[in-house]
Amino acid sequence: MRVLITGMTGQVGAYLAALPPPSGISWRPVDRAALDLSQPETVAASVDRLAPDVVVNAAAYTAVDRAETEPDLADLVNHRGPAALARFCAAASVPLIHLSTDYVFDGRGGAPYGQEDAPNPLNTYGRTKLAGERAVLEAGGPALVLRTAWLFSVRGQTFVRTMLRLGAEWDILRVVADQRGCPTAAADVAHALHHMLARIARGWRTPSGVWHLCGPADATWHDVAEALFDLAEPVWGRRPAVAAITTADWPTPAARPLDSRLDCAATVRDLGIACRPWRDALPEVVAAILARPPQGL
Ligand SMILES: NC(=O)C1=CN([C@@H]2O[C@H](COP(=O)(O)OP(=O)(O)OC[C@H]3O[C@@H](n4cnc5c(N)ncnc54)[C@H](OP(=O)(O)O)[C@@H]3O)[C@@H](O)[C@H]2O)C=CC1
Ligand SMILES: Cc1cn([C@H]2C[C@H](O)[C@@H](COP(=O)(O)OP(=O)(O)O[C@H]3O[C@@H](C)C(=O)[C@@H](O)[C@H]3O)O2)c(=O)[nH]c1=O
Ligand SMILES: [Mg+2]
Repeated sequence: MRVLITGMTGQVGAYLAALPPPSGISWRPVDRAALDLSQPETVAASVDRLAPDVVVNAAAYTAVDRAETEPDLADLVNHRGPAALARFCAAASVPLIHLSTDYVFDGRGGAPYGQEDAPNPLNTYGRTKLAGERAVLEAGGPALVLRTAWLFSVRGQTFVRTMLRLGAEWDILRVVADQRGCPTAAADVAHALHHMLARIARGWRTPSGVWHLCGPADATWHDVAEALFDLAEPVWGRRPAVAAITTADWPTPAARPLDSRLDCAATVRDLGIACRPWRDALPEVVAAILARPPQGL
């Protein structure tokens, strides 16, 4: 069984492609040169050439603030391209696992979001990801949308890496303490995908629909920064202070949900996959990042 993995240079895609494939499976990781989601009209021919039995779409336009000034490109990569991919997969009865985000919600629900709760994205990234989810499901094939959140790993332009870069330089950082979400190790998402793919290879029929998969513990960005510097202190021999600020104190081009916690109970129950609490997963990632030379950050 050939598994096409898009986004092979991204956090989730790279981690998945680096895992030994389950028995009976071979990986076909592709970069944007082999399959460019920003050119939807080329997608079917590109995928056809790769002849996959299953597709994992881990590629996306993930620059949340930049998306506000590049909405068309974000829409192509997160919506139109995945729509073309899903149409191809539906026509060929190829199962598609498509990743999405907590940023499809407005964060005003006051409780962790279930997969049936109504989305209402606040920014362009979230809107394009929601349009992508809907297009993937509307294509009508066997398709599973997996929403995750606040991913961190040794790769990527993520909050964790940004903080470690800034913390190495500054003695005090100001970080928002009123945005709450569920930080998630990209490695855990990759392991969950691996588990599902192994089941698909054994004949499991993927349950189509939307599922939530993130770490079970929530945090604010301020909590994450404090935890990062606790871990970095023994390596650096110093510890930057983290001032708690509000979202209003840190204006950004894209609005972000204040409380985008996801409820993963149905996913654990029905799919048998889960992620670790972020505090359990963070130390190995911080150690790996700090072991690299500074320019690697
Ligand atoms: N990062 C996060 O915190 C979160 C991410 N998600 C979702 O999880 C999924 C994986 O995210 P993550 O691993 O962080 O992604 P990354 O941002 O780490 O990587 C994105 C990947 O998409 C590729 N890509 C970008 N544009 C195109 C294109 N036009 N055609 C083909 N490939 C393209 C990139 O390639 P290149 O290297 O060439 O740019 C890269 O491989 C995405 O669906 C994302 O929306 C959900 C919640 C949180
Ligand atoms: C650098 C910095 C950021 N911030 C704030 C800005 C913002 O409100 C918050 C988070 O910043 P980031 O831009 O790093 O995180 P952001 O790009 O919003 O992360 C999101 O990425 C996408 C792809 C997702 O799908 C989401 O689940 C989520 O992980 O932290 C500070 O308060 N202080 C700082 O020094
Ligand atoms: Mg970002």
